[in-house]
Amino acid sequence: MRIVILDDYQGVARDMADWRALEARADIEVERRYIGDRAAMADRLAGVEIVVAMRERTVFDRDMLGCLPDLKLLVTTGMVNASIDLDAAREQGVTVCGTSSGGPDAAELAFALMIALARRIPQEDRALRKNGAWQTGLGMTLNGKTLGLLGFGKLGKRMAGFGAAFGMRVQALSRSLTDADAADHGVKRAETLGTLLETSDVLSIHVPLSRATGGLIGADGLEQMKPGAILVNTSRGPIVEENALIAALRSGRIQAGLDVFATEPLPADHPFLHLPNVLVTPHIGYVTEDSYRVYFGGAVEAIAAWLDGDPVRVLT
Ligand SMILES: NC(=O)C1=CN([C@@H]2O[C@H](COP(=O)(O)OP(=O)(O)OC[C@H]3O[C@@H](n4cnc5c(N)ncnc54)[C@H](OP(=O)(O)O)[C@@H]3O)[C@@H](O)[C@H]2O)C=CC1
Ligand SMILES: O=C(O)C(=O)CO
Repeated sequence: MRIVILDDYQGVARDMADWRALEARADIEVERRYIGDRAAMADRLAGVEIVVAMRERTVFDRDMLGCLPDLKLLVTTGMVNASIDLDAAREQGVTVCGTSSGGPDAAELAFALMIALARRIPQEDRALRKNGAWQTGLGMTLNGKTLGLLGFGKLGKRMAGFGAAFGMRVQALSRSLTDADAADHGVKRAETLGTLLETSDVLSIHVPLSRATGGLIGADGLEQMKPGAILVNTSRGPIVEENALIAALRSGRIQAGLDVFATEPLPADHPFLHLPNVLVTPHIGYVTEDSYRVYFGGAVEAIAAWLDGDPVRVLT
């Protein structure tokens, strides 16, 4: 039996959980490289029975699954993975199961991106290191400013708490959010996306990518944002039209903190990497020691249970 753990870029999976019980029953291989090429991925997984896949990094669609006739168990971290064709897996007899979620870490990152841009931390750090420049611009005080949340689920609510602690006025837009729910959470319900964009000093995106949210913020929406406003996207790149965002950033009207992109990993020559008013992180919203312990601990438990014929948490 062969187990391959994909996407362990930091090489930490083996330290994060107790794999000893599985070592006696299977060869455990760790893949630290990002394998973007589908043919290379199919080659890498040829003859492998169990794969641990980190979130949505690798696309296991019908074609890819068809290239992996030996695959029996696919364990993904968390309980949602839009990159796996669950019907195709079921038809092929592949069990797809998940682990507990790592927690609301992505809200901490979103808030960090906001603070860093508001207080010009990356700009001042770069200028100081480059030529010793001492104070190159003016930051924005967050106390008293308006934080707009697009999406008010687990992460949106967590952000609302952080915003309130910083003395920000918080408003949110979510399809099922009522005025009463909003008031219960100490936030104001925004009536429309337009209002949210026009009246927020910081807009943080916390909706999932779906048919309804792909391209939800385009050139017109970006134009509606306040001059100097900060856009934070830790959700999914395609929710904001990338070309429109690049144009808005080039114009200098807004700033952006981005953890997610239309293409990941971000290509080396991408315009975001050359714009001074953009702070980028490599999709690290959930990349913490604490989350990884939950993920890899859960993966070991799932594999052991499956090998023993016990129930596993199947993705539906
Ligand atoms: N960067 C990273 O590493 C991570 C990123 N994420 C991203 O963050 C996203 C949010 O996570 P989380 O808060 O846990 O998700 P939740 O499912 O808890 O919340 C999503 C919210 O979005 C709202 N929503 C969905 N569709 C729309 C729409 N069309 N218009 C307005 N609101 C909408 C939902 O409410 P309603 O149905 O009422 O509209 C809900 O309030 C995830 O989908 C994922 O993309 C998550 C974890 C880590
Ligand atoms: O959990 C998520 O949705 C993530 O973005 C982590 O990949």
